[in-house]
Amino acid sequence: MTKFNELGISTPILKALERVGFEEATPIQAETIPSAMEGNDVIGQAQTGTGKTAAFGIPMIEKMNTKDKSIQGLVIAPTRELAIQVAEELNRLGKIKGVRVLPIFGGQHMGRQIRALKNRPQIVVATPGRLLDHIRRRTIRTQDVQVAVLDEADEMLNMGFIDDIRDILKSIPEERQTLLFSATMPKEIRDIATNMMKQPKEVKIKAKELTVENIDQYFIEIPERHKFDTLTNHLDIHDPDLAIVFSRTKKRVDEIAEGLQARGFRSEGIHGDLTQGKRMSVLNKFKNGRIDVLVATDVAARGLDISGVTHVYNFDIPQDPESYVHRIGRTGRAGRTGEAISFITPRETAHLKLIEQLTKSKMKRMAPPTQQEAVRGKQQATAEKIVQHIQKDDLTSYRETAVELLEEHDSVTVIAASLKMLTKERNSVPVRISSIAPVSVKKAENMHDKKRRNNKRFYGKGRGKGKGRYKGTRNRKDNFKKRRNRGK
Ligand SMILES: Nc1ncnc2c1ncn2[C@@H]1O[C@H](COP(=O)(O)OP(=O)(O)OP(=O)(O)O)[C@@H](O)[C@H]1O
Ligand SMILES: [Mg+2]
Repeated sequence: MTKFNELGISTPILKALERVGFEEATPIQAETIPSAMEGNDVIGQAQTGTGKTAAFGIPMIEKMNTKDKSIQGLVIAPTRELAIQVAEELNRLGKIKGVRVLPIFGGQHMGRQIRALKNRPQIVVATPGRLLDHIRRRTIRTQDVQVAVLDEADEMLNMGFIDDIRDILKSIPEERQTLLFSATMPKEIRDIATNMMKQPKEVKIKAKELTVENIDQYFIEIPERHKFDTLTNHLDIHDPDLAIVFSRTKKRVDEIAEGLQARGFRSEGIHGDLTQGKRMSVLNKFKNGRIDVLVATDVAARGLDISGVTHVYNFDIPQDPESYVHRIGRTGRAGRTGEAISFITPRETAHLKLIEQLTKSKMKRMAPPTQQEAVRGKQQATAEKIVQHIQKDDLTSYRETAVELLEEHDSVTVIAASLKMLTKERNSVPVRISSIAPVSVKKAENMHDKKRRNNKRFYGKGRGKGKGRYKGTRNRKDNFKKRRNRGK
C-alpha cells in the first residue's frame, strides 16, 4: 500500500485527503498520480469503485494556478449526475488550495450557468453537448486549458459522443495534457484514444477479473413474463439496503417503478426523458434512503458513487457487455461487498457467455425464488427485529400482559399472531410489464448502429438539442450533403 505523501503531492492537497479520510492511495492512484504530475498523457484503466476520480483529480488540481482566473482544467463526463458528482469530489480535494470547480450540464438554465461562470472557476466538469454550446457561444473559453480529462473515456469516444469530443478537443491548445479513465477500454476505442494523445502512458491495474471480486454475481434463468414477480420475491428475501434495478428501455423503467410502488416498495425510476429537476430529486431521495429501489436505464450505469447500494439487478441484461461491468459496479465500491443478480431469458444464454468472456468471471446460477420463500423472508425479517428488541429494549412493562396471554394460549400461537401483525404482508397486485425483444449476440456485434440507438434510449431524446443549441454542426452538414448527393 502506498501512502499519499510518497507520491509527491503538495501539502494543501495532502491535508484535504486527510480531511476526506483517504488514508492510503489505491493502486490506480499510486500508479497514475506521479506520472500525470510529470505532465504525461495517461490512459488509466482500473475496476469500478477504485478511486479513478481522485487519480485524475489530484494531478489536475496540482496543476491549477489559483492566481490565474481562466479555466485551466476540463473534465468531460457522459451524464449530468456524474458531472455533478465529479465536481463535488474535485471540490473536496481542491478547496484548501483554493481551486474553484463548476459543473456544467444540459437541462439547466444557460443564464444560470453563465452567471456561475462569472465566479471564474479554474476547473469545469461538463457533459459534452452543453459544453460545446458554451464553447461556441464563447461563454466558456478553452484557450488556457492545460489538462483535459475524459472520465468514462470509452463511453465518451463511442459513436454517440465522439463528434462532440473531437470538436471540444480541437478548441483546446495542442500542448494540453490529456487524461483518459475508465473501468473498461475496448481495443478499438483505445486506438482512437491514442490518436488524440501524445505518447500516452497506459496504466492498467492488473486484476484477474474486469469486475470487482467482492461482488457476488448470480444469474437467474426465467421467462420474460416471470421477471417482475421474481424481482419482488428476491427483494423480499434479501431485503437490500439500497438496490438499483436496470432495464433496457425508459418505458419499462417507468412500468417497473410503478409496479414496485403498487406492491408497496419505496421505488422510483430515472431515465433521460425526465426533467433535470426530477432526475436530481429522484437521485437525492435514493441517496438519502427515502427510496430503497432505484429503477434506471444505463443513464445510471456509469460512475455514480452511492454508498449503501448492496444489490444491483439486471432486470434486462445489457446489450453491451461493457455496460454489465459498469452497472454491477454501482455496488461493491471502495472495498465493500455487493451482490449482482441478472435475469436471463432462455434465448439470452449465449449473451451471458459473451459477458462472462469479457469480465473473465462466472455468474453463479440461482434458482428463481418462490412466493413461499418470499413470505418466509419477510417473516424472518420481522423475527430479526423482535430479536433486536429482546437484546436492546427494556421490556418490563410488557411482561405482565405477556404472561396473561400465555395463560390462555400456547407460546407458538402467541408468537405467530405477533409475527402476523408485525409483518407487512406484500400485496400481490398483478403487474404487467410491456414486452421486450431478447438481446442477441448478433445484434451486439453491430456496434455502430447500436451505439447511436442506445445513446438516445438511455440518455434521452433531448440530449444536446436544447433551446439555443448550436444547430449547424459539421456532422449534420456532412449528413445533409451525403443525403443530397444520394438524391442526385
Ligand atoms: N484512497 C482512497 N481511500 C479511500 N476511499 C477512496 C480513496 N479513493 C477514492 N475513494 C472513495 O472510493 C469511492 C469510489 O471512487 P470513484 O468514484 O473515484 O471510483 P471509480 O474508480 O471512478 O469508479 P467507476 O469506475 O464506477 O467510475 C468514492 O466514494 C471515493 O470517495
Ligand atoms: Mg469514476
